[in-house]
Amino acid sequence: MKASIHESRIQVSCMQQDLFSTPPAGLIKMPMVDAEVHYQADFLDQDTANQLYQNLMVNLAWQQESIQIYGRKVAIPRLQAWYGDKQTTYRYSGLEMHPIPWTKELYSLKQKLEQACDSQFNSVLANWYRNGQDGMGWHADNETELGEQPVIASLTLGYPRDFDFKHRRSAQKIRISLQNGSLLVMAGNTQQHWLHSLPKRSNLVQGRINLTFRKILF
Ligand SMILES: O=C(O)CCC(=O)C(=O)O
Ligand SMILES: [Fe+2]
Repeated sequence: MKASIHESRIQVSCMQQDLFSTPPAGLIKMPMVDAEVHYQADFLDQDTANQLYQNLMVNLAWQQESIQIYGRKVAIPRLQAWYGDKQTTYRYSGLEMHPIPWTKELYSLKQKLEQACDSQFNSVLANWYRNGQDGMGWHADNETELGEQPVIASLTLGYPRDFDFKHRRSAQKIRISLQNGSLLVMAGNTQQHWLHSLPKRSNLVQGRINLTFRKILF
């Protein structure tokens, strides 16, 4: 009996602290096991989000990357651009992305998000899903250069899209419809226990831009 009380104490003291000791007003913690995910539908007002969407669509250096799948080069179904501090090279699926220096808009968003998330970011991956044919398959943002418990702040601009989580062990699924101007924050052990994806939507003609602010460790 004593031993088990002792054990549970140890467990509690080893449990990971939440990102926020007092969660900022507006951010709602999702009821997910083994994860720390917060969401705010109206982080940016609609006008600001619409203007940013138009601005970034025209002004970011969008590229369609290809990745190797079973030795074949396949174009990924979305456009991407990687911005950030000088040394923040990012590698995934055989791709190596070198950052473009911050634009004024992206830098001021980074500062706003650092304040909202009580975290530091040194880079942002921008994804442009031109329509429902574009999407992103199941993955976790668990590259070693992000560290064990990365804080990832993800902004949505443009037409809402479903965003799915799947628990690695139980296969439990959770869907969030990410709204124009919304903020999704993934922290703690989320990447260790859950995968996420942006499913394609066959008849959707509207576009969405997603900005995922990250901290690359060296
Ligand atoms: O578009 C999204 O919301 C997801 C993007 C994402 O998962 C990623 O860039 O790693
Ligand atoms: Fe991701």
